[in-house]
Parts: sequence; structure tokens; C-alpha cells
Amino acid sequence: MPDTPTGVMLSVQNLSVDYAVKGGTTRAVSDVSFDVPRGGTLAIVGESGCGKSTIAKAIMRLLEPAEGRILLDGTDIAHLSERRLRPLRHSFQMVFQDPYGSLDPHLTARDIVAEPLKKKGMRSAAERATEAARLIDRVGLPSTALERRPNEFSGGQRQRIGIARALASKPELLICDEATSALDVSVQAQVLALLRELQQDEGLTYLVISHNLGVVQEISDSVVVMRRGAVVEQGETADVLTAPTEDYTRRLRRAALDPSTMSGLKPRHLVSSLALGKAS
Ligand SMILES: Nc1ncnc2c1ncn2[C@@H]1O[C@H](COP(=O)(O)OP(=O)(O)OP(=O)(O)O)[C@@H](O)[C@H]1O
Repeated sequence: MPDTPTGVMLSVQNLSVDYAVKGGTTRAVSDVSFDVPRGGTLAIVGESGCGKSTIAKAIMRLLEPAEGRILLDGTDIAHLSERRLRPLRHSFQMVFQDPYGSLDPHLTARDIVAEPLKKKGMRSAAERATEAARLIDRVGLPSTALERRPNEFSGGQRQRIGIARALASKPELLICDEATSALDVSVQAQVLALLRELQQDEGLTYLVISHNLGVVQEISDSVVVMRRGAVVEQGETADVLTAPTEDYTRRLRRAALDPSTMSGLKPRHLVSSLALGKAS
């Protein structure tokens, strides 16, 4: 389509998002632009309240932007009606921070993963069960997990179920909103390793929302640093994190290196070495 650069899966152009507040609106995100190449990973990082989740919600079209364009594989979805959006919905999926809150506690893992298959039009219950079993295996869980309910899993295992559910729609773009934030550092590393493996195998494109520079360094090719709803700095992750040009990024980096903040910026090899274990 017209002005999406070739090979770009997601192009966010001059995005602004408002929230309705008493007596008017407040601008939470202002004039944000970035491109995510197909098969690549872009991270959005910044302190609490800087607008990261608002951007994710706008791309998921849980919110309608005030201004700007959101080109998904060339189609501007910023203002599409729900009816016109519906056929595209499967292609962009989200993995949430709180895997417990986002999984229906009454359903088994099989039913949780099978639900989007039904929505997608897979009519046969037997086919859905087979595909759910394949996906549960794909995310590194044993087949005994299929019959269990969310409260019978650890946080890392629940996050794997959330990932399997997202994969069931066969998405092209996965938005991970603080997807590993609630997990211990070693479990976090395992989930990041799984996400990387899935990306290599399935050619997925990732938008990763995180306040944790360690996660950003571990998983992303490029990064957008945000503050108070606006972009402060953006570029290749290695460049931005090793030689930030902005004071704000330098402060984020210092905070991440300070053990008392627990943010955990770690050399890549160290996080990778933690990633060798299996599903926790
Ligand atoms: N429903 C809402 N109504 C009004 N203002 C909101 C609403 N949701 C978020 N905001 C405001 O928009 C700004 C951006 O919030 P957002 O949740 O996107 O930040 P964030 O960077 O994701 O923060 P965190 O890391 O804490 O989740 C904040 O100032 C927040 O207070």
C-alpha cells in the first residue's frame, strides 16, 4: 500500500491518543512514530505513566487514536469500524502482563487455547482439541497441562498458556505488554527464550512494551524511549542502550544498573545462560 516502507509489518505514524476526563480530554500519547520490520522486534521503554500501554491499546484498537495512522501490513486500522476490523483481528494479538488475570479461571488450558480456534471458524471440536494440544506442546508444556485450570500453574506456565492462546489465531504481530514483568528473573529468561524461538520458527513480528531495560536489551532490535507521552530517543537497541544521546535514557540506564531498583539490566550472555532451563 501507498507509504508503508517495504518489509514493514507495523508502521505507527504521528500517533496521538487522548483519554476523556472530567471537563474534556487529556493527551496521553503525542505524535509518536515508529516502524517495526516484518520478523523484527521493537521495544517501547519508559517509566510508569509515559504512555506505553496506551500505544499498545491503540494498536489493538481498544482505543481509537485522536490523530495519526496505524498501518498493519499496509492497511490503516486507526479508524476502521469494528466490522471492517474483525477480519484482521486474528493477525495482531496481545500477551498481557498478568497471565492469571487474563486467563478464564473456569476453563482448562485446552479450552483456553481452543477458544480462539472456534472464533476463527474451526468447527470440529476434535480438530480444535488436536490443535490446542499441538500449541500447548509448542510452548513447552506437557500434555497433562491440557486438563488443568489456570490456578494449577506457576506464573511462567500461565504465561506460556497466554502465548499459546495468542498463537492459536496465527498472528503476524504479537504485542507483549510487560509480558514477563510479573515473573522471577530466571523464569523471565525462559519465557524470553521461548518468544525468540517462536519468532525464528514462525517469522513473528514483536512489539514489546517494557519498563525493564534488561528485557529490552535481551529481545529487541530497535527501541523507542518514551517520556510523558512523547518519544525522547529511538534507534537500534545496541546503540541506544550503550551510547544514549538523551539524559533521560541515561537516567533509565543508571536506574537499571542500580541493584536496589531490581530492574536488572544484565549482559546478554548472562540472561541467555539463565534461559537454558525448561518451563517453570
Ligand atoms: N483511562 C484513562 N483515563 C485517563 N487517563 C489515563 C487512562 N489510562 C491511562 N491514563 C493516563 O495516560 C498516561 C499514560 O498511561 P499508560 O498506562 O499508557 O502508561 P504506561 O507507560 O503504560 O505506564 P505503566 O508502565 O505504569 O503501565 C498516564 O498519565 C495515565 O495516567
